[in-house]
Amino acid sequence: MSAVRSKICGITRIEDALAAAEAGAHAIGLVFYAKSPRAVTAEQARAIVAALPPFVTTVGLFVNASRCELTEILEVVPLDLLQFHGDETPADCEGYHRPYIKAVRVRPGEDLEAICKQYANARGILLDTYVAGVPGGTGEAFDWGLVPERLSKPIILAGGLSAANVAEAIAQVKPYAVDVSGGVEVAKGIKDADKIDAFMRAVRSAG
Ligand SMILES: O=C(O)c1ccccc1N[C@@H]1O[C@H](COP(=O)(O)O)[C@@H](O)[C@H]1O
Repeated sequence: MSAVRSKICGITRIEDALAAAEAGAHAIGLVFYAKSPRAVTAEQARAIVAALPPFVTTVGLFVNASRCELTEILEVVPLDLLQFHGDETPADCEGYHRPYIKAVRVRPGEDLEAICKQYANARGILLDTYVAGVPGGTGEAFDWGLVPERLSKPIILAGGLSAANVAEAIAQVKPYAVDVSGGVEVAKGIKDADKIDAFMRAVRSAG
C-alpha cells in the first residue's frame, strides 16, 4: 500500500499553511463558506497560496456556493482542486472544469458505491460525519464500520480525526487520504504546529 495522503483543512493563516507543508502534508484546505468560523476571503486565500512551496495541493471547500461566487474566487485564487461539501449535483461540480472531490456525510444505510457512480468524474469521495443541520467540520468521528471494504473511488476519510485516532482510522478504513481540521487546532481556524506535526507522524506510522 502506498503512503496515505493527508490534507490539513480550514487554514486561515500563512504560518499554519507553512507548518502543514513543513510537516509533510500533501494538501491544505481553504474554506469559502461564510458561515464557517474558518472562512477565508479570496484575498486571504490568495496570500496563503502564494506563500506555499511547490507540490502542496490547494483545495477550495464550498458549500452550495453560487456559480457567480465560485467563479469570482477562481479568478483570484489558484486552486488545484475543488471540494464540494453541500448538496451540489454532479453537474454543479463539473461546471468549473477543475478536478473535484465530493463530500458525503455518512449515515447508516447510505449506499456509498452508488454515490461513487453518481459522481463519476469526481477524483475521490470525502467521507465526513453526519450531524443534522451542520454541513461539516463538526470535530466528531462517525462509525468507520459503515465504510465498505471496497469502493470504486479513492476515499478521503474526514470527521473528528486527530493524532490520537488517525492510525486506528487508517487501519480500519484503509483510505487513500485523511483530512483533518478541528483535530489540529487550538481554536477554530487557528492551527497548532505541534498538533499538525503529531498528526502527520501518526499518519506516517500507520501508512
Ligand atoms: O471546517 C468547517 O468549518 C467546515 C464547514 C462546512 C463544511 C465543512 C467544513 N469542514 C470540513 O469538515 C471535515 C471534517 O472536519 P473536522 O476534522 O471534523 O473538524 C474536513 O474536511 C473539514 O475541512
